[in-house]
Formats: sequence, structure tokens, C-alpha cells
Amino acid sequence: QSFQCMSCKQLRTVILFQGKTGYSNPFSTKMRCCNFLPFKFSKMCYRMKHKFTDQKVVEIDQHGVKSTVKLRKKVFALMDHNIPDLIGNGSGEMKSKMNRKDAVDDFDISLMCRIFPSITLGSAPQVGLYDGTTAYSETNIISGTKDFEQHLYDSSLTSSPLRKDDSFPCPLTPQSVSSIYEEKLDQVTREDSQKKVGLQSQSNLTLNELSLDTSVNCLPGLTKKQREQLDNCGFHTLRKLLHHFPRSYANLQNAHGNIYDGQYLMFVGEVLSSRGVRANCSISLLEVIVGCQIADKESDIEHVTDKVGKTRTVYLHLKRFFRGTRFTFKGFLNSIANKYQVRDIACVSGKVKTMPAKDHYEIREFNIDVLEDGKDLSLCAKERPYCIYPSKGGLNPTFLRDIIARALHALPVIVDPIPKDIREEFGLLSLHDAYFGIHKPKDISEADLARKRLIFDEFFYLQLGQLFQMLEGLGTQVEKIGLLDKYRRPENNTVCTKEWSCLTKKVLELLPYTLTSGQLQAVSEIIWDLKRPVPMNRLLQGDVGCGKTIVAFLACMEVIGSGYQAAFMVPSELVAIQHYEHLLALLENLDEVKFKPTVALLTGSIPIKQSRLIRKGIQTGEISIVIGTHSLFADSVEFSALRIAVVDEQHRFGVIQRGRFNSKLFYKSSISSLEDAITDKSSKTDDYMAPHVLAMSATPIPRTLALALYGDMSLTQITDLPQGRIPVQTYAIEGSDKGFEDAYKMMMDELEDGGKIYLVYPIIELSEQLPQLRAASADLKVISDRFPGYNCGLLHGRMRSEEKEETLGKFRTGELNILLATQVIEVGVDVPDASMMVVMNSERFGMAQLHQLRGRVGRGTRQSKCILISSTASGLNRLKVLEQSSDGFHLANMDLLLRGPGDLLGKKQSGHLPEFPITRLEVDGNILQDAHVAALKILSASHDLEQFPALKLELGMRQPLCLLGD
Ligand SMILES: Nc1ncnc2c1ncn2[C@@H]1O[C@H](COP(=O)(O)OP(=O)(O)OP(=O)(O)O)[C@@H](O)[C@H]1O
Repeated sequence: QSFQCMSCKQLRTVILFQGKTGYSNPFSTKMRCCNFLPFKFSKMCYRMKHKFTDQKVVEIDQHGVKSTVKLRKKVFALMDHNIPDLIGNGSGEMKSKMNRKDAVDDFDISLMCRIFPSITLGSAPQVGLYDGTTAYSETNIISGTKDFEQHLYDSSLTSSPLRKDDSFPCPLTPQSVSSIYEEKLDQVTREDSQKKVGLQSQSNLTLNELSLDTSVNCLPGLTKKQREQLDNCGFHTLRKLLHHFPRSYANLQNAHGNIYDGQYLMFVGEVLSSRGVRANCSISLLEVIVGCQIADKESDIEHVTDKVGKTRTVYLHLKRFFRGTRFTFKGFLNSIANKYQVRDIACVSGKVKTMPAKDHYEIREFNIDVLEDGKDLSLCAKERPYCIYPSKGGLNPTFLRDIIARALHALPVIVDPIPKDIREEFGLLSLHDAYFGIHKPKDISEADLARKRLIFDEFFYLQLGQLFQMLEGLGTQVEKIGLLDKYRRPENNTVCTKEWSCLTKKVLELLPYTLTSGQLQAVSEIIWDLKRPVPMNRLLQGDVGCGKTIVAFLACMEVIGSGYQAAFMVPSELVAIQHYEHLLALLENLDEVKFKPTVALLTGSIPIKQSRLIRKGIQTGEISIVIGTHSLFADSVEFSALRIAVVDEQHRFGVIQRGRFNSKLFYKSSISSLEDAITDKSSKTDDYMAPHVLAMSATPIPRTLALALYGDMSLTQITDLPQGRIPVQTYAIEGSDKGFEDAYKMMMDELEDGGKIYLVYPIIELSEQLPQLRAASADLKVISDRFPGYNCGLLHGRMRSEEKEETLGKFRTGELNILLATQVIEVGVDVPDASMMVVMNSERFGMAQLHQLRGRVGRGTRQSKCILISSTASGLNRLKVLEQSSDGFHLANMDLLLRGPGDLLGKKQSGHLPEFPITRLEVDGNILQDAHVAALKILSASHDLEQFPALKLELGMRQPLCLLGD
């Protein structure tokens, strides 16, 4: 394509050059120039009637095109000459056409001019970069109905099954298309469903073909672009689409009567205006005004549309602000404003704020959904929930709603892998009905039932997967039946004290206190498990200081009493040493030497020679219980007859690691030397069994969460505290000068009263980056000076193990009165007479962490105090919750309700939490129990799920988490 004296190629080069070098934003301009401008210009060159263009180009050409400078000049010349003149010199007709929106023929130069800001239109000021680009951005947004209508229209020209009659093609309005489509689809679906029922009962093949995992491509009317977009957003299958659940349901009659400031309300009304306004150079605003008819009284709601009851109109001013220069361009403002057209019927929800004018309300944080069947205002009078979908990956909710509706229609009726009798027993909808109920509920109770069914599924497959995996790991049918039996009747799973081993009973007698009923129950449950030929996998939960350690010790004694070994793993060396000493002290009083188990300590800092000896002792069976840190995992540690592995503070080790003990199988070859001294040999028949695992957690988490997270484990909770414990008095104070003075005064009172104080710091050394944080070592002198006559010590993670132990020992014996420490003391440190804790910069700690820290005091019978100093006022509110309760379970439940499971468990731990797209663990816990029972029923009927092929298939599709470790 050439243009007289200047070839099209030359022209393109010129424009590209200009694009590359001439604009202030070269990147975006370059892209636009490359893609768009040359094409448009080449088209322009065709227009021979533009004589002026002709003339100019000839004139420009005389400059020659050899040097770059000349080339640039040429372009500028081209650009600087008014383009309307260029294209329409002498053609007033053309100019007037350009002003008429619909008159733009094959070449829209005005649009091009608006896109490229340096092209000026006459003497008009330059226009914004995004101005006029609405049309482009809009075409980028997938518009389901539009494309589908197009498809319908196209297919109507061919012999489409959806074609209504022979009068096609005719001008189709969106409404007519929509209704034709619905009508036809309903008809087709009904027929299809009937066919499918028959087919499904005939062959399995059909069942697979019609499964939920059919590709979305099976949906009618999808364009190629839509398919791609669905694919990019992860909607590959019908299941994926149907599992895009509504975010909420709009109750179409929510707002009525008086409306007050701050209420969260839902309205349905008509869009009266929508505009995008540029407030200043960097702030813009979208304002949509919606007029809604609301009933004056609740009883009048039904008559909103028939106007029988008393109604009034309220005006909602929806305002959304945008900050940033790029949001102030006209194109952007037009595009956002055009999303809502006058007379659209929209469902609006948000927090209302009264405006000075009567019945006018402002909503700044709002959701607005244009109703697809919005023309029917009578919707307002129907008790009909309206699904509000979240958008995903750029797909707008309206399109998603439409496509989900199509997926529903394509859904086979018999799609449910859960047997009918199980559904009936637990009052569940069929899966088909559940999908309809959740996406197209007739009323909210139907949506509720549907939700229940889908939540049930989430729990059920998780439980089924976990139990199935456990059963797979067992060798014999007897073991499998035993395991299922255990889960089925947990209340019977206890062994009374009389039946405990002699060693356990003797240790129990040595205790300076009596066990609480929670502790007794826990030991009985664990011993019941230990007596079984199936490896135990149990989680022992309890609040800080409830006495879990002794429960675990007794469990260890039980297996040692039967001639086996025990391993006790803790998260820090400090705690390992403490437990070691505690156990030695306890066993010291054991009279009969033959009963006395050999206790060893194995941590990373034990000299190599000594640790070699210990490992040998473990291997030969001389050592019956070893307490240590993660070094117990090392491959070099081989047990002679490991029967129980206690994993303390399991959240620190993660879920997978505990499985590693399973590889340390019991070997019969070398039998413990203790064996001869033992009388109880009851359970020594099973030679190659993985050890029992008892995991302990001092971070109480609600039962539902624990079951979801550790579904493969039995759960024991100690909910009581030893007698005489007085709740710790907690004070949250601001770290002002006065706050510190108050804290120091309380500390002085405590010291004078004979108490011991922990001072907890977030860091060891002062940090330049975080000057607001107080540091332990920097404060040592300050505190020593402040409390003359009292000894202060320092404890932190960078100290060597012996130093730490020495310091803690001094604090324990009372040589030190104040211990300045970091979080090292958070877990397991037990100094029963420590009576006060002051936490500096408490806002830096999580709630669970603070509760743990606080648990270091109040472990004796003395009234203890905990002062939480916050350096920010905002952090103080959060800390106030701790002031009100010292019950870990209560705090965990509160936390779960307020923050959800992710925040409660923390990033690392919640990573192990299975995904629950619809379940809210904080409120749906009750369904978990049903799901658990149902899973047991299924597995009891068929251990390998062979009788339930559909269930097995579904289980495979859902890929439950492997929680058992390696
Ligand atoms: N039944 C009881 N009566 C009185 N004191 C008890 C009882 N059980 C345990 N204790 C004592 O309570 C203190 C706390 O026990 P332990 O260290 O076992 O708690 P814990 O549950 O492990 O707490 P943490 O998770 O904070 O370590 C210990 O000093 C222990 O000796």
C-alpha cells in the first residue's frame, strides 16, 4: 500500500519513530503506536479525498527522509498540522460527522486523536491518555450475556436446537434472547435429566461421562474467548464453576422503616444517575444514586410494589473514591460510570450514613449488583434470596452468575457419590439439589440446607480420606476393625487405674499432688490406646500449666513397665533439661531398683562422646526413656524397642514431622534388659509395630479446628487446672512514662512481697530499624539500677545452653529475683513460684503467644500478675481481651470467631489446614461430628471402599491432605 509520494512503509516508520522517542510515557505510547496508529494511518492514506493531507505529505517529503532529525521534523510537521484539517480540509461535512458519535465510519480518527495525547485537535487542549478508550477496556471485559446472545443469534441462522422458530433472524433484544434461552434450556434440561436418570442406572461409563468433572466446554453457547477466560481463571470443570459459591444472598426486602446511621442494609432500587467526577489532579469519585422504595413497617414489605402498604422512597448516594492520577482521566471515569445505567435495577448493600436531606443516605463501602432480571421490580416483593457472587480473575459477577446457571442446567441429576441411606440418615439434600439450592435458592432455608450438605461434603471427604489412609496402613482386618471401633465408641476407651502397669501406679503414688480429673481421664484414655495392637495417634491438648507433662510421663511409664522404650521430644534444650531433671527427681524416690527406668538426655549440645554412649544405650535397650530435642529424629538414633513417642508442643514441629517416628519401628531382635524385671507382658505380641505417638499442644485450639487439622488423631483435652490455681491478674497498659512508672511500682511491691519477676522483651539488642522496641540486654542495667538490692539475670536464645540452664537455675532457686528474657521462656519453662510477668512491647506478640507467656506465671498457689505494656494505643484494645480471660480455650474460641482459623493458627500452622471453600470452621463445627460418623459407617461397610466406587472416585478427585507423614 503506497501513498503517492510517501510510501505507507515510510509513514509507518515515521510514526513508530515518533512513538519510540517523542512521548513522555514512551512505554505505553510505543505499544499503542506499534499496534494501532500505523494501521489507522495506513487506512487514512487510502482516503484520496483528503487533499490537504496529500499536499502536506508532499510538502513534508521534500525534506527528504534520510536523516533522523529530518524525519522527526517531518513527523512533527505532520502532527502539528491540525489533523482534522488533514483529514477533512475543506470538508465541513466530515467535520460535522466527526462530532456525531454514531457517524464514525470505517475510520475513527477522532478516537485515535483522543487516544494519543500529543495529537491536538485544532486549538483544543490536549486530551488525557485514557480518554476515549472506554470502548477498548470494555471489550476486554468478558460480557457473558452479550457473547452468548451473539451465539444464539448466530446459531439461529444455522439449524440450532435452541432456535425458537423460523422467523429468525429477527432483531433480538437482550430480554427476548434471554427468555428464549431460559425457556429452551429448561425444556432441554428436563428432557435431558429424564434421559440421564435412565442412562445412569444402566452403565458406569455414563456416570463417568456425566460427572462433575466434565469440562466447561460442554456448556452451550461459550465463545472461544470465554472458554479461554474461564480456563485462565481456573474454571476448567463444572465442579469448579459450581463451587464458586455466592458470597452472600441479598434478602430483597431488607431495608424498611426508620434507617439509622451505621446500619448495614440491603436495598433494591433503580439507578437514577451514575457519574465519575474528577475532584482534583489525583482524586476522583464515582457517584451512583439509587432510588429505592422501602416499606415503612415490616408488615408492609410485601406491598412495596403493589403500593397497598405505606412506602416511601429513599435515595442512596453510593460513593467510591479513587486516588491516583491515572484514575482521574475522563476515559476511566466514563468507564466506571457507564457500568451503571439509568433505570438499571440494582441490589445495593452497605453501611448507611444519613445525609442532611431527608431520606437521603450515603454509602461509601458498598456492594452493587445490577440484577439480571431487574426489569421485574416485583422481585422486591418476593421472599427470594439473590446470589451475590464474588468476582474472580477479572470475570465479573454477572457473567459468572450466567455461566453458573448454565452449569446448573447441564448438571446430571444423579451426580451424588454419597449413598442415599447415608443422606437420609443425616438429613442431607442430594448433591444435585444442593447445587441448585446454593445457586438458585427459592428461599433462604433452602440455601441453608444446601450449604449444610456442601459443608458436610467438605468434612466428610476429609474424614473419609484420613480414616481410609489409616486403614490402608494397617495389616490385618482385626486391626482395621479395632481402629474403627475405637473411633466409634470413644467414651468406652479408658482403662481404670487398677489396670495400669505396676510402674505407672508406683510413679503415681510418688506424686506430691493428686491428679485432676482431667488428667486422670487423659491418662486412662492414653493407656487404653497403648494396650491395643494399633499405633496410637493422639493429640493431648490443655491450657498452659494444666499439667500435661505428668500425663505424658505416666504414659511413658506404662510402656516402660511393659518392657518397651519411650522417647520424649520437646522444642528447646531448656525444656528438655527441665523435664529430664523433673523426671529424675520424681524417680529418685522409687524404692525398687529393678523398676527404676534409666533416663537419658539427648540434645544437640551434648558432647559427641557422651551422645554416642547414649545412642548406644538406646540401641541396646539399656536406656528406657530418652528426653531430647529434634536430635531424636536423627537417623543415627536407633531404638531397641520404641513404643511411644511423645512430641511436646507439636505446633513447633509441624504436622508432618511427627510421622517420622513411624519409621523408627520396633525391632524384636534386641530386647530391653528391663524386660526380665517386668511383670506386665500383656501387649508384647506385636513385633513390628510403629510406635504410638502422643502429641501435646499447649496452644488450645477449638475442638472443630483440632479435628479438621488433626483429623487422623484422637483428641484428648484437659479442661481443668490443678486445684488452688488462681487466675493471673492481667493488666494491659500503655507504654507512656506514667505507664512504666505504674509497672515499676507494681514490680517493686511484688519483689518486696517475696515474688519473682519475668521481664519479657521482643529483642535482645537495641535495633536501629526498630527504635521503639526495648531490648533485653540493653535494659539489664536500667532495671538493675531501678531495683537496687534485687538481682537481675539475662536469658536469651543466643546464650550457650549451659549458660541458659545456669541462669534459669539461679532464678528457680531464688538467687535471681528478676529475669530479663526473650521469647525463649515461652514454652515449657516451669518455675512454679514465679509470680509476676511484665511484657514489653506486647503489641509485637500474637494473642496465643502472650497467653503462653503469661502461662509461665500462676503455676503455683500464689496470686500472680501479668502486665502487658503496649507502645501503641491501637495495640491496647487487642490486649484488653487478655485482661478479661485467662482461659486458653475461651480465648481460642474468641480468636476463631473474631479472626478466623488462618489468623488463629498463624501462617505456618494454617498451611496444614485443608481448604474449606464453604465451611466456616468457627460456626460449622457441629456438622463435623455427623461427617465423622458417616465416614466411619462407610468404612465399616467397606474398608477399601470397593463397594462404593463413586465415593472412591470422588475421594481421589478431592485429594485429601496426607496428614500421616512419611
Ligand atoms: N494435679 C496437679 N496438682 C498440682 N500441681 C500440678 C498438678 N499437675 C501438674 N502440676 C504442676 O503444675 C505445673 C505445671 O505443669 P506442667 O508443666 O505439666 O504444665 P503443662 O500443661 O505442661 O504447661 P505448659 O504447656 O505451660 O508447659 C508443674 O509445676 C506441675 O508440677
